[in-house]
Amino acid sequence: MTTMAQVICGLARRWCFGALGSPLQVPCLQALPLHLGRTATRASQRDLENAVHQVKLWKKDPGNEVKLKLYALYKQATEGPCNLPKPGMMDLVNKAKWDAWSALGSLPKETARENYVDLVSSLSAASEPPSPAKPAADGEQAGGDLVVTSENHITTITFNRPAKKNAITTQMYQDIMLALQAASKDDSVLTVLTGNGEYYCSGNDLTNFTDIPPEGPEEKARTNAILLREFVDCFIDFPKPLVAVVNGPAVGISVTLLGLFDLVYASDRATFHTPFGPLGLSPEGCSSYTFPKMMGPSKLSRTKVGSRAGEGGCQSQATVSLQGRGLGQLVFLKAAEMLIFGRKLTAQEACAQGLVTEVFPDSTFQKEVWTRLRAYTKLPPNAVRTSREVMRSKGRERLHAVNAEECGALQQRWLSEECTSAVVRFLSRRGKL
Ligand SMILES: CCCCCCCCCC/C=C/CC(=O)SCCNC(=O)CCNC(=O)[C@H](O)C(C)(C)COP(=O)(O)OP(=O)(O)OC[C@H]1O[C@@H](n2cnc3c(N)ncnc32)[C@H](O)[C@@H]1OP(=O)(O)O
Repeated sequence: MTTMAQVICGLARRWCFGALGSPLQVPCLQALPLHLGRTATRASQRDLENAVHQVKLWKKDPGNEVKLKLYALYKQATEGPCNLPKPGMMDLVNKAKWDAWSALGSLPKETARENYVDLVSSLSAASEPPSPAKPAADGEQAGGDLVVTSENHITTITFNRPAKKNAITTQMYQDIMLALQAASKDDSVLTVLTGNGEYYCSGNDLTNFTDIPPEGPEEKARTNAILLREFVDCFIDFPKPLVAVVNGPAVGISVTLLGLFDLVYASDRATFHTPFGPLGLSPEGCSSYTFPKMMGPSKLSRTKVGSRAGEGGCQSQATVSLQGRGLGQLVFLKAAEMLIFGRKLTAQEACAQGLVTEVFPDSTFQKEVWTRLRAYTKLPPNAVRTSREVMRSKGRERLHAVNAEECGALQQRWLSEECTSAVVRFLSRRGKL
């Protein structure tokens, strides 16, 4: 059993527990005190079935190590030693299962059955009795992971997974697209994206990468690239002003998309981080085009930022002239530092770089921003829409082309060892796996 296997099972936490006890379940690990040397004749097939049933009644997730162990013992008890071909390196979950089962070697079926029954029995004794009335404690908030409201001509889409720093699940991507579709047709003047809690959004939920379908990782990468392209297209084509109310730190795709927004108001607590390098990824959300465009080529200036959050603004001072670098092409140092090297910007820095419209002190952020937005909804809606359209229409085709190119590059990145290892690293932190 490898560390990788442990890690991977952790990635697939929910899936693992849901499948416990069945032949499709999650695998095993070594560290548990199993009686591998004992002659096993005492547990019958019926005992095994009872134990499987018992596992299904557990309310508390026993952890990946146990789940892996149970899976492997069950397979060994019912099918004997593993003789399936080893799954590919990218097929994270199935590889973990295979590793766990294979690790049992030629352990006799009867011994595996005995060990399974013993293990379930010892864990059941230690666990609480099942209580059907008890709600699942998974840290999710009431109201759904995405909350959409419409009031005073403002449609607000709120990331609502504060326990997970508002990371975006696959379902949330779909729901955001639906919400944008609805908002494009409702009577709202402005559409706002914001986050509930401490974070604006921590970007793509990294567990989105872990459930590999039977068709394999290539197929998953292909369909994800199509879906991501559609998702970003919804922002490119959205017909009304888009506003980001960035209440706290923003990461990944929640940052890159800002280049497609019309107003970005940030709390002075917000930060802007695109850790694509460390994650083995490349930019999305058209940021490879919008960021250099908004931050400008370095031969014009490099900026140093003063702090004026208290005055409700930001300033930029050109301090280092990079003219005369003689490189024969424009060099976008600021955008590169963010998108390639993953430099995190403060709200003030992001404002100086043109990514943020205005920074507000956190203490008055909500009040000031919503007052401002309500005032904007009083403007003649058709004029607002027309102005926006004439500003946007010229670049739209280009944005679609950029989006397609970025998704193509990402399709390859998702399959890379660099990306896989980075995701595994993240999900194995703090002994979670
Ligand atoms: C239409 C369908 C389309 C499908 C397309 C799918 C593919 C689309 C890909 C689009 C590409 C996007 C690129 C990106 O967004 S890259 C950025 C990805 N995000 C990150 O790398 C951030 C990861 N998180 C962190 O670094 C840290 O969690 C944090 C945000 C700095 C916060 O650190 P802190 O120490 O304060 O808090 P914790 O780490 O303890 O976090 C609390 C819990 O939240 C979980 N969490 C946080 N962020 C994520 C995340 N992005 N994905 C999954 N889970 C996340 C964290 O694990 C903790 O959970 P726990 O309480 O269960 O331990």
